[in-house]
Amino acid sequence: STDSGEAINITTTTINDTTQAPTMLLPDNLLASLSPMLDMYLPPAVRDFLVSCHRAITSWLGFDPTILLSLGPIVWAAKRLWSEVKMLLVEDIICNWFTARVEVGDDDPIFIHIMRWVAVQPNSAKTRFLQADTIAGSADDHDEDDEAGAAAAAGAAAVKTAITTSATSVSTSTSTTNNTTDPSNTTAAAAAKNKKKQAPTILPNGEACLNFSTHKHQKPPRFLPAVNVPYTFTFAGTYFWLNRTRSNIAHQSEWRGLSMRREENLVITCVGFSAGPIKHFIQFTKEWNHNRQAATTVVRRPARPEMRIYGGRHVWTEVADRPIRPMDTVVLDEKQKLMVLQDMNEYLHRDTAQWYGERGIPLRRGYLFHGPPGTGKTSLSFALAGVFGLDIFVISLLDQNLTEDDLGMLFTNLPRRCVVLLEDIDTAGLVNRKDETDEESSSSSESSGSDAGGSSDSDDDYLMSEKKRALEVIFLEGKLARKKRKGKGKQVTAEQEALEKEVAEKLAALKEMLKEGNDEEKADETVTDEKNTTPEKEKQKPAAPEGEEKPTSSADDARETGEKITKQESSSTTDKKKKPMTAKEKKHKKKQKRKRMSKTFAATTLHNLDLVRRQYGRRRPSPYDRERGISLSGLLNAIDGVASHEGRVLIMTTNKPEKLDEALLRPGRVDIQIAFLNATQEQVRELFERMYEADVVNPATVTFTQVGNKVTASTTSAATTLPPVGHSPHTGVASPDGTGTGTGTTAEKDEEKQQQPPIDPKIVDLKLLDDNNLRKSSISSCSSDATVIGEEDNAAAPPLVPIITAAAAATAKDKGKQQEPAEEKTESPVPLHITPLTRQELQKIAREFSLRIPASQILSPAEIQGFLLRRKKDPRRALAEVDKWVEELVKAKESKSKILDAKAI
Ligand SMILES: Nc1ncnc2c1ncn2[C@@H]1O[C@H](COP(=O)(O)OP(=O)(O)OP(=O)(O)O)[C@@H](O)[C@H]1O
Repeated sequence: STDSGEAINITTTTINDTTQAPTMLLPDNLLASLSPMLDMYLPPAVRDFLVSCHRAITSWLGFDPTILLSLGPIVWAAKRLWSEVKMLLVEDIICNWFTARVEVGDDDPIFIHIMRWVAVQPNSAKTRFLQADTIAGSADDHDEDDEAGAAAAAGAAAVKTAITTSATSVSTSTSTTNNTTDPSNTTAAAAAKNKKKQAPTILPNGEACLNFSTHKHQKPPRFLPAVNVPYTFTFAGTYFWLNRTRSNIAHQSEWRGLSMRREENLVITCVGFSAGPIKHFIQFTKEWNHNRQAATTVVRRPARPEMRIYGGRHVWTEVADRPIRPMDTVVLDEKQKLMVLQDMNEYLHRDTAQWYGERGIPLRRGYLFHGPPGTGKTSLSFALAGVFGLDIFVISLLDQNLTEDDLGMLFTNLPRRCVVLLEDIDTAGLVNRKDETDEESSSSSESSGSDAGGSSDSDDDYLMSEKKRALEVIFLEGKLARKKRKGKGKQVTAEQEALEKEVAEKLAALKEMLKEGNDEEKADETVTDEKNTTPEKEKQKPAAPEGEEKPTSSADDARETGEKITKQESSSTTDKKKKPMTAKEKKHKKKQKRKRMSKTFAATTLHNLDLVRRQYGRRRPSPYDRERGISLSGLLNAIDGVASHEGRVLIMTTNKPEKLDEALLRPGRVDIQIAFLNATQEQVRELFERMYEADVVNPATVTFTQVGNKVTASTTSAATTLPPVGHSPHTGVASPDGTGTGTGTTAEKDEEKQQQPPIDPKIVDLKLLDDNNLRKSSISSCSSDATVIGEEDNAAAPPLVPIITAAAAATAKDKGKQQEPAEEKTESPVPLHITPLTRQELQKIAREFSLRIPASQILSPAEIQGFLLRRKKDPRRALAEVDKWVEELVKAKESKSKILDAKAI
């Protein structure tokens, strides 16, 4: 207390010392109030020092600085006032009166379009508040692959020099790159360690395996505007604000109850009285996105069940963005292809909708593609979507999660024009619900004691019918309880009464059904008891004469019923065993079996209905409990019901057309049927040519340059100067000389000639190598710019066919006559390993290959494609190995085996 008294005195002194300043009153109070604290926590020396500092500052400033602390609340209040005024002025008056705004929900593609566009804007990088987003890549993302490929190639280049020979073993070699950075640098050390990890695996032919382990790290994320932070940008001279907002929306669904969904919105604002600039911007982003995706077909599938409940755009989800499949890559009868193309073109025409409308015909078109697996049904569907630039919506009726309600919802949420691909329409368990109900009722009537035998004797169905009835009762009870709760205090409505009556009736019926089952069971038991006692009586009868066949146990019955057969029983069944069972006996036996199975359930249900209620009544039966699977009527309703979408192209595919219901095939549902068959020899030839046509080079444009001990083969993008292979009206006709001039004009031909490189003395003109030589020669790569390294380097490459040499070819040029290449190998120091494929040769090989495929059309195009893909760089090898493969495949098919000899694959 003494200390505090001192403090007060000191403070008073201070005030006295500064009596000139009128503002001293405030500090007086302040310091006076602080002084007990100062006394408590600070030693007197420090306190004195602080007080003298305060005095000095006050006299220097001319006012006490602690006054500012008192000003704080005033400033805060002023700021609040200003923010209110600003909100009123800026947001309510200026924003509402002088700006235009457009909102976009995240369920709209525009949302994605805008986000994608914003992400690539240079000023996005400068913005301080952003959201980082990892970009999901697709297999068709070529630039990514190129990067990875380049990285691997670089790695390969590094290791290639380190490869000694080991032609047969696959070895993993560590990169020889020296790490020259300071080893103490941990980042560099980690990088070095990584490099070690990424060392590519080298194949016997010297090729390095690609390695994508660091791929995802190389790809930078994209940066999007952060949530609730305004993002500004200028577009076409207009200043825009973009505000991204997020909220949680509650959703009540019939079977899932209350759920929350996160929803995002974009609010685009610009200054002005019109939303025109925003509309223009949105249109621009839409086109911008379209241009990026111009060469792709967007594939959509039904969204996850938990998303589908939100309806609208949430029922479909984009699953892929595939490069367009060119129509001429689908090998099919040209007439059929043309027919579908023309029909679809006419259907999708703008005037067609009006034409249909005027006649009151629903605008729908359906196609059925049927045929064995792997014959091109899906491929043609995708190609058609590509030709017409439509998105493709794929539904597989095998999807276990798909209900009829979902199917209806999917069909009503389609865009105006699209292709809907309904796959496997035969295998989707198209159960006719009516039949199912009939079966059920017959089964239940049978179970309730009637003698009328049902067509279905499935024990599961029998149990299900009881379970279903119990569930139905529980469901109705719940409904009734809810109704009562709602109408509490009010009069009982007629609806409630009816419901009550229905519940009582259904419950009684169920109880009756289960009771009857139990009674019958008991009756059966009594009969069995009687039977059991019969032998006792029989015992008293005189024994059977000797020599008569002794009764044996009825093993069959015992096995089937699972019951213990007593000795007595066995003797009573001796006669039964001798003569076959009558139909009535069989039926009785089945009934007994069913009753045994239902016994547990019946007992539980009858005596512990409350237990069942608790077990099944916790949630209402979901549509999945009741409506799993698609019935025929459900499918028909979806594809052409009243609410079904008009304008779509429906393509249905099946492997078993004979299983389809006639109702599904009637015109209006299926307008054109296309049969897909296994590959004919002509189709095989076409498939072969398509597979390798990109590797074809024009001999006139291939040059081989020798630098020291190294020969380089290069072309001037010959593949592009040649017309595509094929004889269809779409693909043009290749000229017989293989130079592709068949479809070109004279001017084009002249231009082509001019593009040919000048002849170098060391250049080998491949025109001089005749077809026979080319066929015999080796081909390890047909790339447009391949490097041929010395013999040593290529020792690892499998020598498939004899090698020709550049020197031999050059000699041939000089002499103007054909050479036998195989013998020339020893004469030349520079082997030529790459022999490009000419169109002429490709056509010859393709023809030869197709003739080796059985004409009986037992192989599908997918099988042929699979075989060729495994030899995609080597058409000559494909030809050499085809016989063995066909032999194995035919053998496997005949024996219905699915396993092929590994060597033949
Ligand atoms: N007629 C064909 N023309 C070109 N390629 C084909 C043809 N048939 C099959 N293919 C090739 O075989 C593969 C499988 O073809 P696709 O999926 O179109 O067959 P599908 O008839 O739809 O088979 P599934 O009935 O099993 O669905 C594809 O990679 C495709 O390129």
